[in-house]
Amino acid sequence: MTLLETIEGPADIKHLNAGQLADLAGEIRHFLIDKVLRTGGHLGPNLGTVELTIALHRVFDSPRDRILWDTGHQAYVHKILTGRREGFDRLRQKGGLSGYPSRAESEHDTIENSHASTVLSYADGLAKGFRLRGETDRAVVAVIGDGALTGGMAWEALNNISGAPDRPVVIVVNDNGRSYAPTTGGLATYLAGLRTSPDYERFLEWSKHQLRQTPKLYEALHAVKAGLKDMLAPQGLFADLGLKYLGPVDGHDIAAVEAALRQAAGFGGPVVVHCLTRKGHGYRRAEDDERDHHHAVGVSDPATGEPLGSPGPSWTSVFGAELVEIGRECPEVVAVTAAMLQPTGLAAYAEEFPDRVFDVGIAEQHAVTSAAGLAMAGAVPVVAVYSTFLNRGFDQLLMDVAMHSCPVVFVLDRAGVTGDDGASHNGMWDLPVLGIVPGLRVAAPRDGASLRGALREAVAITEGPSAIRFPKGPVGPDIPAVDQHDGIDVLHRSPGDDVLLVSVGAMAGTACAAARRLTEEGLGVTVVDPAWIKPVSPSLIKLAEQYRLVVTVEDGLRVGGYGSLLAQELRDAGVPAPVSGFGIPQRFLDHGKRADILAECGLSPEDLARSIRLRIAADRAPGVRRVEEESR
Ligand SMILES: Cc1ncc(C[n+]2csc(CCOP(=O)(O)OP(=O)(O)O)c2C)c(N)n1
Ligand SMILES: CC(=O)[C@@H](O)[C@H](O)COP(=O)(O)O
Ligand SMILES: [Mg+2]
Repeated sequence: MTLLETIEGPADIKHLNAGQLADLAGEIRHFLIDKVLRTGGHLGPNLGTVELTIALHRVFDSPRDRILWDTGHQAYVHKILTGRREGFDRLRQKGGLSGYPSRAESEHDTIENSHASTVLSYADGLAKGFRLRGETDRAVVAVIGDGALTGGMAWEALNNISGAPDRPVVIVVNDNGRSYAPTTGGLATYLAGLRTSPDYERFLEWSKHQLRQTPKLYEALHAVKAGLKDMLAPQGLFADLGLKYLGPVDGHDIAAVEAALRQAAGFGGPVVVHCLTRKGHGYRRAEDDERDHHHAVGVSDPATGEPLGSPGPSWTSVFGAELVEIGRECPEVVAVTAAMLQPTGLAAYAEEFPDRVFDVGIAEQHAVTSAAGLAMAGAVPVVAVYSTFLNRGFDQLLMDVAMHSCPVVFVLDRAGVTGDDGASHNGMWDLPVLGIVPGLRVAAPRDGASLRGALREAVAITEGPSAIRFPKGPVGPDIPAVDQHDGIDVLHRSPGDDVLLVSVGAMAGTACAAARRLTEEGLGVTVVDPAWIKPVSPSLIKLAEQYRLVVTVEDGLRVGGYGSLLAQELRDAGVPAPVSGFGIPQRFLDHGKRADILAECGLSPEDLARSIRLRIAADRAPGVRRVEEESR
């Protein structure tokens, strides 16, 4: 039996000696590489938190003490040490272990939201709550990455935490110098300065080497070192805020991290423990991966680490390639990313136009409003962001971009169900959110060709903002129109006026498959793809007059989605046809594969056809009068 197999909870590691801890760290690292390569997941970030997490669970008493993880993608070791080792064979799979903390899984977990930069706010709130309950012996420990620390929320929280010098919060900065790519901005430079002060670095090495034999003395001098650091590597930023600063500490040295955490735990006020870690540490392929140190890997060969199966061009790659072509033709086009240059497809653009790409850090609010500023200066900004993360910049979209009619183009990748990363990563909120923004035009391309076309149209819009949304994964083959009706692509047509099926974006394949089923049953179905779904085209409204039932299908929230928008427009235009909207139900969706989740939401071709069939039958049943018919 391996040492790891004896660990069922944090209590099992508190008595281990230094040699056993080193063995345990090695076994965990081997376990992560083997398991995560098979399932896919955040291998690099978790290889970077092995020793840090062991130290955290030796110093603090979870779950009474709360250990909180920002974003949560780096909490696999936390899960392993809190009794969930067995679940890793089904990591991020339906019914299996979530890739993020999950309260349903464990009392040791708190934050399930995978949106970055929230942890310090949770910590501030928990510390206040424990204080109010008189539970001042409960530690609140927040682990935040250097990337997440570039998010505005983190500084809102730091302002509050530092405003209460007698309310303890242990802030562990997990500093590996990267988000996906190297962290950007002045803060990153500042942290790098703390990391790389040559005098301090030499002293750190000397003190660690000389004093390791006498840990007690090491711990004592560790405190002295903090003073020495002010001289050698002043870390005024945190200290000036009233935050005690401990570090930088080698985040892969369990004893060093423990010493710093114990000192922090006894401080009695807010304290920063600055840990230096390496993303991908201990796995050569990840260490050598300059792109993102295996931030997130797909299913790979555990023996070689090679990704298995390349599903062909992705929506992201089609966008990225077309933007480069546009950039060559239009020098005004610039791109903005919130620390996700590669994942949003902007790497090629940055390669060719380094001065026309801005990585603002994990700061979507700033990304949006700075894009408004760029537009006001005559640029054509393309803000590339995952759909779910645009939630962060809604007020900026509404008030800074749309209200000023700035021609900003929002390219929303991962729109609709994404699946693997759980409830907070699905891009299912954008259509209801975008639907209420005055003057914002929205496109939902059905394939690569229409994505390229929509992007070209969007960058040419001068009177206001636009958004283009598409899902995660392979783009698949183009879906040709079989006809055009007044500028609207017709994708399927069978004789009769039973159903006008309006397909949104990538649901075109599903809509056509459902239409073929219904046609075989003798129903007259026409499938159309409006491409630009907002504002609703007058041609579509006129076309709807010819049908008994209008159906919409979208990979987005049903409530407030495109179906609601079209129904409203048809009512306003006096079109009597009832509208049946099919989309994602209003609930937080558990993790799983995109196709499976869409099917669970009733959005498979079979289920869509069945639902439409039932609706038609209900409308035709004798004695069943539709409200709309009475009003005819
Ligand atoms: C609001 C928000 N924007 C973007 C992301 C995508 N994202 C996930 S992890 C990550 C990088 C996080 O960097 P850091 O906090 O340093 O953690 P590390 O991966 O280095 O451990 C990003 C940008 C996110 N989760 N939340
Ligand atoms: C936590 C994190 O990194 C997320 O942004 C997520 O992993 C993105 O995953 P995909 O890029 O595979 O959609
Ligand atoms: Mg980082």
